[in-house]
Amino acid sequence: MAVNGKVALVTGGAQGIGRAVVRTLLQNSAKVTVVDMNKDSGEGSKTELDKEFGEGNLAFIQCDVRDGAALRDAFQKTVDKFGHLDIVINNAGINNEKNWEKMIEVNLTSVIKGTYLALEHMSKEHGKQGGTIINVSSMAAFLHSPHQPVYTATKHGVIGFTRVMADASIRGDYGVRINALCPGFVDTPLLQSVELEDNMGKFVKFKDDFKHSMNKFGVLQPSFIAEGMMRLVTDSGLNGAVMKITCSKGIHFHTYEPMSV
Ligand SMILES: NC(=O)C1=CN([C@@H]2O[C@H](COP(=O)(O)OP(=O)(O)OC[C@H]3O[C@@H](n4cnc5c(N)ncnc54)[C@H](O)[C@@H]3O)[C@@H](O)[C@H]2O)C=CC1
Ligand SMILES: CCCCCC(=O)/C=C/[C@H]1C=CC(=O)[C@@H]1CCCCCCC(=O)O
Repeated sequence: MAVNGKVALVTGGAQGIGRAVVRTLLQNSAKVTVVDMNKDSGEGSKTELDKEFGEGNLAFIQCDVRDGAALRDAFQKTVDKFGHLDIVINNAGINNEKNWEKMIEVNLTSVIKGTYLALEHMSKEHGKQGGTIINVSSMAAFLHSPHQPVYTATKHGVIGFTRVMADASIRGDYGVRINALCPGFVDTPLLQSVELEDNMGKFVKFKDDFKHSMNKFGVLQPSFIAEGMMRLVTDSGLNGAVMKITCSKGIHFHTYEPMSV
């Protein structure tokens, strides 16, 4: 898929990995809606990016992705403003082992909601033109740590859901490619949360283990993750792929044993 002229919606796009991929999409002449609960970051980011890429290419909609009606409205507003929808990146996520019910709602339930809303606006089963969806998981789904039980569960869930939906898209001829992206440690505010009791609860006592892992595995930059995202957007041969991005191996893919029939 060529990106120029396409319309993208990115959840959690006001900072961190999401902001990096929003910038890369704009660099490639896409129109973008940023859906984020943080009004200050979202408006600040829009001001900066409008200066760099011109007005009219970026919309910011303040929305908590856990609010299904508000998320549905954000999708509709995007189509109303830009005419159609081609790319959806379900990126919003948190690290909160203390309020783990909230974390499941953001990291998994909202990814499911965002995927289903994306299909409503892109799938040929709804008479639309097709498109691509990227759901953000994590290397925590492969190299888990004892301090993130529910974060790890949500990220495993994203992979499982994404791979099944990719198969459903083929069987149902949706015309939509659906892939998962699993970064290792990335230098964003979320990564700082591993040192906070408010986020880690009783697991905060293991925070030195995290620092050891970061030193051992390295910390990536959001711009490199955006590079991986763009490959998932543009490579029309990728559906049901699980992209992994690490310091040691760069951008690569997880391979699964073929299912025995
Ligand atoms: N930073 C890292 O080391 C890694 C991050 N990831 C994943 O990448 C994704 C992005 O994470 P980062 O950019 O690091 O985080 P971040 O904290 O820098 O940015 C997350 C963005 O999502 C927004 N957000 C959070 N909850 C929301 C909600 N309920 N509704 C709407 N917006 C919401 C925040 O306001 C923020 O702008 C997450 O899914 C995270 O789990 C995966 C692997 C590693
Ligand atoms: C929310 C705080 C952490 C979020 C970032 C994340 O998802 C981290 C995952 C790591 C947790 C424990 C780990 O060891 C996970 C993998 C870290 C990268 C693994 C790279 C392996 C390699 O380079 O081969």
